[in-house]
Amino acid sequence: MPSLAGEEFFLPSMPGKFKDKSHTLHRQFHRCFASTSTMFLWALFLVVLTASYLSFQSFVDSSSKYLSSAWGGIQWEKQVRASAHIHRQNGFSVLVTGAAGFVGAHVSLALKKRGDGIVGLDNFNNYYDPTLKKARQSLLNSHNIFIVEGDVNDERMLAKLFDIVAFTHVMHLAAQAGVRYAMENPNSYVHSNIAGLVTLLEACKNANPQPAIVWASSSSVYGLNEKVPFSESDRTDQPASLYAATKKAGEEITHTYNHIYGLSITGLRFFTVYGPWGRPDMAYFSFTRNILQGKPVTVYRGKNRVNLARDFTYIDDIVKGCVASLDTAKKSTGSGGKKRSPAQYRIFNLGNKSPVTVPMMVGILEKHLKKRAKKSIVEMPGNGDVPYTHANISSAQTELGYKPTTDLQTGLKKFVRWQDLCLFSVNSLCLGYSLYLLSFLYRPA
Ligand SMILES: O=C(O)[C@H]1O[C@H](OP(=O)(O)OP(=O)(O)OC[C@H]2O[C@@H](n3ccc(=O)[nH]c3=O)[C@H](O)[C@@H]2O)[C@H](O)[C@@H](O)[C@H]1O
Repeated sequence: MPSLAGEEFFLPSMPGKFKDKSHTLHRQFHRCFASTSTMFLWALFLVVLTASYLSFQSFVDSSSKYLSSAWGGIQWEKQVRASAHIHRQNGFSVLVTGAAGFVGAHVSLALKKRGDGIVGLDNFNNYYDPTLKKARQSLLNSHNIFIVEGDVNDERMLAKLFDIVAFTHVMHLAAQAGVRYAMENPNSYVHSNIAGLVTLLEACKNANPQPAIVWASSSSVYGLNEKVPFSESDRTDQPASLYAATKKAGEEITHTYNHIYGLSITGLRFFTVYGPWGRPDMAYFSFTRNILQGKPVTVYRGKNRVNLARDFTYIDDIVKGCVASLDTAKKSTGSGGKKRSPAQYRIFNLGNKSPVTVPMMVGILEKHLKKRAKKSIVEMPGNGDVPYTHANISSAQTELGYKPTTDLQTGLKKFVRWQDLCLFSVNSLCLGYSLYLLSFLYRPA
């Protein structure tokens, strides 16, 4: 029996056919190195081998750097293209900035569902817990929407995106939100709402074709106005917060780009938008959390003990207004940095036409949560708040067919139901995983 390890195992069964070449090879090797010219050839071969190895290494290094950056690379471009793919006749390809944000996520889904191509953009900053933004991202991913991780101030990245996709529209929702936080971090408002806006407009102006732009302004531009309801033609020159001032500046800046470069612009003044997947920094959201945890809620009150009021607007109504704005937006008229003819410039209030006081909002939450709130009523601090907001929406009604249908009772009920699902999964699982799970369980209609 031949041993497996033994040399004989490898010998052919028919002697004579197999020639043991080891001696011959040995001889050839010696003969080869014995000649100087072949030695020179071997040396040359080794030098070439080493050089190719080194250049291959540097290629691998540089391409892995390229691939591991937040944007760029073949795979990234593929994802962008696939996400921008249009699935309906005469559909749009829309760049949605702030796509992992509250309004951005909802608008992206609505557009994708009807067959438009969407590319999201978000910097996932930590103004509030980015876990919620990541959960919204999972929700969008499950609908084949890719969110580019990047900042609107990154002009190279924006140029690259416009290079890859001929966007027909830009839905610009990325912003530093929050009225009171502006006193803590004023520069973040300048960074996102002014510098970021200009960088984005530059990219849109340079793009060929130029996209039509719809962007989020704010009800806060009405500032300390006393005339109600607020109409688009009312004065907007007395902002009460830096947030409001940067949104007002945005309206002036977009007007300039419309005037000089022919960009088609629609600015939407949102009125205190709320609903499922909302922003945890907003009062209705933080009050819900506090009521459930038995903690007090601080209710601000205006001068002469007057209750503050807001024209709370439900997210689904806002989404309809955004989509209608895209649908009615005319094309930009510029190219190569020059305007060919005047372009469309519009501003609309997107509100609910029916302000509700903050104590009434707390009352509705108490009813839906089946729990009393511990209210601490304090004078409104001078931190940028305005006493009330109330939208005149006749322009949006006429030109966009905008018609809000959800009152605060109904809207907060839907929010509380979503919050219940959140809490249920958070209590049973870890926060990140449960929000991720929630993105599959709770999908907006
Ligand atoms: O329409 C907008 O343009 C803005 O809407 C939203 O701002 P606001 O209307 O101020 O919403 P929000 O903070 O929920 O306070 C609601 C009410 O609760 C009162 N409020 C607030 C906090 C608190 O602790 N106590 C309190 O009484 C408070 O005084 C107010 O009366 C967006 O956040 C903002 O990004 C912007 O989009």
